[in-house]
Amino acid sequence: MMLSRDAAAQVSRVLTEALPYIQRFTGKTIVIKYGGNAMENEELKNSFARDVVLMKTVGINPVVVHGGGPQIGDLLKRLNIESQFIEGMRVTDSQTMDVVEMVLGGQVNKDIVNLINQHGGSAIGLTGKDAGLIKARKLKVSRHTPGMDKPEIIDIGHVGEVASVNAHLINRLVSDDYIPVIAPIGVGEDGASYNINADLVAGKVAEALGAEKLMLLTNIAGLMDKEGKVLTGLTTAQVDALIADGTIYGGMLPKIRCALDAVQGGVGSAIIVDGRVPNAVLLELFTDTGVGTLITNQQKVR
Ligand SMILES: Nc1ncnc2c1ncn2[C@@H]1O[C@H](COP(=O)(O)OP(=O)(O)O)[C@@H](O)[C@H]1O
Ligand SMILES: CC(=O)N[C@@H](CCC(=O)OP(=O)(O)O)C(=O)O
Repeated sequence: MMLSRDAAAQVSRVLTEALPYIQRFTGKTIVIKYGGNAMENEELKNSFARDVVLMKTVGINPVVVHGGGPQIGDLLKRLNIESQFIEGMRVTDSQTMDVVEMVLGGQVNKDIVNLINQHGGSAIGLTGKDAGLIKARKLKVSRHTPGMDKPEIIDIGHVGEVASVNAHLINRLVSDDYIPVIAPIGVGEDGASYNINADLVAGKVAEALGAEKLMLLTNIAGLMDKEGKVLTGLTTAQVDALIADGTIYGGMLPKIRCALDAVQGGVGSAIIVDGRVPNAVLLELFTDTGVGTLITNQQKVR
């Protein structure tokens, strides 16, 4: 079926208006950390998938890294396995690791792949184990306890950090017009599985690809101060102060740290995006105001 004359004229008007913005990102890679509400609510899921497919169709290259903390939590609960977080990271024993791998690599990854493909894209799902995509090493977490002069090193089990990313594999898939969808599971030298915070994986993938943007979709308006005002254009020193005084805590810690690392590692900009807003990805790409907290190496304020 073809478009009506009116519809075609409307498409032409919109595309003409959008063209300079589209051209700004044509051929560029945008890494999107997909998680939170945008992954659970049907309307937001569909608007996310449409945005990603539209980006790819106009020549922008999305690479998706997904979370799935709540989905892991649900299954652990059904299995009566206790779960605890330290510094925003899930303490992961062997039993928990099995669940993490099943939920992220099986259920969540394939749901997203299917969602994008149902909207006309060609998504391909991978975990860090596929072709050694994400090599990992054990993460050492240090915690400052009041009254102790030295930070203590805490063992939180099979939790990893990214040692390397096989950018060649992702670039091959992207140039063949696939949309890579990556689950945040890493593989150690010895073949062991590691549970890695999805924000950290997204940051390292963005760095390895020299991405133009890193978008971290979440369930909150952005990075906020103690009064709930959304902050943007922060310097590294300001962020450090906000961590020290407890304004940034929990799940926001890995998010902010990886955003800072990414821009220092050459990514154009990192944005904490309000994933509760429909079409958040396109709004962030094509509007001046965006939908969250922008972090750049030049500390530009928008
Ligand atoms: N300064 C802050 N501004 C906004 N959110 C913060 C801040 N400090 C901590 N948080 C918490 O971090 C959460 C986001 O992290 P998380 O729940 O892990 O997100 P996601 O699941 O999207 O990765 C927010 O919902 C909020 O509870
Ligand atoms: C080590 C660690 O905490 N890993 C995370 C991996 C998933 C994730 O990061 O999901 P969200 O982005 O939805 O939080 C976890 O086990 O929950």
